[in-house]
Amino acid sequence: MAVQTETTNKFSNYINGDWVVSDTNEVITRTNPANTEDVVGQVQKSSKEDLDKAVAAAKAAKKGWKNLSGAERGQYLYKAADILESRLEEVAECMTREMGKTLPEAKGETARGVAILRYYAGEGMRKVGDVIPSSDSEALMFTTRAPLGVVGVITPWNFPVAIPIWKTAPALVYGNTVVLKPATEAAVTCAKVFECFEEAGLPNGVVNMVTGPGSVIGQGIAEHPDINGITFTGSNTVGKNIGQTALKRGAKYQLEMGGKNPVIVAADADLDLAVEATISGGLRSTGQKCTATSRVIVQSDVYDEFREKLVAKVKEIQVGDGLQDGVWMGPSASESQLNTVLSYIEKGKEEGKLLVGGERLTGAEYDKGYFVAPTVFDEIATDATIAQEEIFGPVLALMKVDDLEEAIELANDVEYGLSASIFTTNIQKMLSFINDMDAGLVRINAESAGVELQAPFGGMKQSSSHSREQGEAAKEFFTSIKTVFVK
Ligand SMILES: NC(=O)C1=CN([C@@H]2O[C@H](COP(=O)(O)OP(=O)(O)OC[C@H]3O[C@@H](n4cnc5c(N)ncnc54)[C@H](O)[C@@H]3O)[C@@H](O)[C@H]2O)C=CC1
Ligand SMILES: O=C(O)CCC(=O)C(=O)O
Repeated sequence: MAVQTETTNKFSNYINGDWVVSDTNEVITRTNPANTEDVVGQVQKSSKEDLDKAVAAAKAAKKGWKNLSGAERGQYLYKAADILESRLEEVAECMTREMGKTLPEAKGETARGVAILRYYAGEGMRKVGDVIPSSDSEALMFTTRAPLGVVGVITPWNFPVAIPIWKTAPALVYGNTVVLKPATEAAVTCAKVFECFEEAGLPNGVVNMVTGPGSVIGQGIAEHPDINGITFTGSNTVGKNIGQTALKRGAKYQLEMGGKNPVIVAADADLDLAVEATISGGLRSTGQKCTATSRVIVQSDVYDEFREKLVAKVKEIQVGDGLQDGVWMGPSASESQLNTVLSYIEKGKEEGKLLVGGERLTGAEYDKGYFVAPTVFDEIATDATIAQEEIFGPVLALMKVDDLEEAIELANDVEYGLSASIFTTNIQKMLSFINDMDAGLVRINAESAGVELQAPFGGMKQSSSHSREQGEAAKEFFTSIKTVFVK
């Protein structure tokens, strides 16, 4: 295993089975968003030439990897899962230090990474096609699946282990080779995941990781003629640009982007449950999930009571360094993310009434980090900026409605359609919500976040490229169907 990480905390690119420094000889220093004096590590500030080497390695490894059986490919994923599991504490702690989510959340996410690896390892032994009756009685017709070839994976910083794995594991098990570019804000943690792939003994070139600026390495992946498919999670602006670039050169692409997810609280809801789920869905991970709740649409009959309960609970939230016991919410992941959140909070103060929070936290515990108070706004109209744009921070906007019809209308009144939840005990309301809500993930009496690895995940409207990832749905992106006719 690479000793580089333990001794120097300097992480190289992983190319063709080797840890190699960039031709640029430049590194990016990663610091802890809870305490910027804590250096987490350094990663390579790579160039297009580094990317070219990784793509060449992935291309050369393509044939040998594809020719293994699915079960053989799956064995490597089982090994990687066992190795990651044995390093769970260390990887989780690194994640907390690198992007701020609390240690229990980081451990949960790392365990989820292990489970995803095992799920896709098993996928290597499942069916890949169907027999379809031919109109010719002497012929056999069936479908099988072919890998795309080299897949470019571009990942964000909010799930540093789970997202790289939920894209890489299916890519590999269905026979593709991979070049991954992690978000710089999560690159040290991602390098540790790649150490697990290395130790699992994947053949050289099958998985590669190149760190560096999105405008160079990410854009380079989108443009590269030898990359056959691109899977991306991140912002809408970058995602759409990747989609257009890929389309121009005929590459397959898959984009998972923003959300502006509502929770509806009906008059008959269990209010304590709804409060708990609104807080968990909206504020865990400091609101930095594409599935985070950000609009809270409450029926007028229970509006005051719900608001009172919500504000009381939000005031109890303990914010701090996610490594410390008892801390429930960590910092924003980066200075730029903090500034974005603070600017939306200022906007919210113009657009509605601030109920709680609304500021950057200061004081000995907070001054070296990017801490913002969990924030709730009241009296927010549906056309307000903070009701329309993705904030990616711990900010909730309350909106009052008279009935369910109006609630669903408001819930749908955004350009996104990723996830949505409702709290109600009335079956008819549940069914209306399921039918009428334009979202890829609809959840009843459960928070808007929380994706299960074995189920399809993706959004409607502007939230995705209308594809789905995870579960069996991943097969649709990472393979092409081949129809075979034999006579
Ligand atoms: N859907 C989600 O889960 C995520 C949504 N976001 C949203 O995006 C906002 C900004 O966050 P960022 O980190 O700046 O997201 P981003 O979209 O810039 O970054 C996501 C990934 O794309 C890469 N990238 C950046 N520029 C690129 C380019 N020109 N070509 C190809 N790849 C490129 C980044 O290096 C990173 O690996 C957040 O405030 C949030 O609203 C961010 C991260 C995840
Ligand atoms: O809610 C989750 O567990 C997943 C969220 C997600 O995919 C994201 O924020 O990018």
